[in-house]
Amino acid sequence: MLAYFGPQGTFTEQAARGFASPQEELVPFDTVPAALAAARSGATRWACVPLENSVEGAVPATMDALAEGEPLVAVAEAVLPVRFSVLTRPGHGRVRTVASHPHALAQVRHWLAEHLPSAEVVSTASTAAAARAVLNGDFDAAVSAPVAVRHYPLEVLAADVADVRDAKTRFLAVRPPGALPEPTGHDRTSVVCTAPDRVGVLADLLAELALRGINLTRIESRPTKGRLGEYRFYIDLDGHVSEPRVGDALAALHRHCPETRFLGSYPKAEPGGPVAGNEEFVAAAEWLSDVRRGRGA
Ligand SMILES: O=C(O)C(=O)C[C@]1(C(=O)O)C=C[C@@H](O)C=C1
Repeated sequence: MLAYFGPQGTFTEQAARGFASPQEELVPFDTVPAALAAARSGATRWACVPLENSVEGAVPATMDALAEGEPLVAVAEAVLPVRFSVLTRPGHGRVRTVASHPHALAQVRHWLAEHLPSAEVVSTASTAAAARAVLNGDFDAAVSAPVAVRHYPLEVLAADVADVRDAKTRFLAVRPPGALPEPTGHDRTSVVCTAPDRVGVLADLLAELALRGINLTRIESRPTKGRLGEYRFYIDLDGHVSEPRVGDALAALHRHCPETRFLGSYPKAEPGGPVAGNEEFVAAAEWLSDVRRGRGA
């Protein structure tokens, strides 16, 4: 069973279908923490959640829930193009209220200003929750994933709606720690480091990656919520933890930030970017091992 951020008809459900085998059951949860809790408790084998959008940035609920509680490790990622349908009840009158997930609303701000300028804009827990609420008569229109009309008998007022044409959202499939996915040569590794309050700690973390030739693909900070001024750094980098250079770098990050959590090494959904050669790191590790065993110099 695969838990996902639902209800039925979210973009996350689409991503989940890509992860699951055809016979696997998909189980919707109304919030990201609830979907992750199902995977943590073993109620489902894994969970699919949204992580970041190319227009609106990180999904804070996912970032916080991955950094706290029992550890979960990503085993796969998916990147989906994001364009919306605006859905209404058949035979609707004037659209006075329009609802959706805050990330979706942020991606159609200009469209709404142009086409529904007097409608009140309301946030809901997800794009599909908005569609469900429109069906129940709570709001007049929902900004939803195009697949939502398969689940809710609504009318498409406008299709292919997006202020930014090539917007994309990245999703993760996570499960409790276990055997890691095999390296593919096009992998990403994610960690979250809680930074101790000292001069230069962030520079130290970045230097550990740079001096090993590791490509940083994302860094974001979120407050720990414990104390004002205390942050976690979420770091995505190219490579797999089984590679000597990446393993070395993660150990170094852990030395700087003892509160470092491994969030997974998994194949990249869109391979690209510089490919690091590992040969010299493998050769150096073998040489060192020989020296230590008295078999080389
Ligand atoms: O509400 C949904 O349909 C989701 O899957 C969540 C989500 C998000 O959190 O960014 C996913 C993709 C879109 O960017 C809008 C909403």
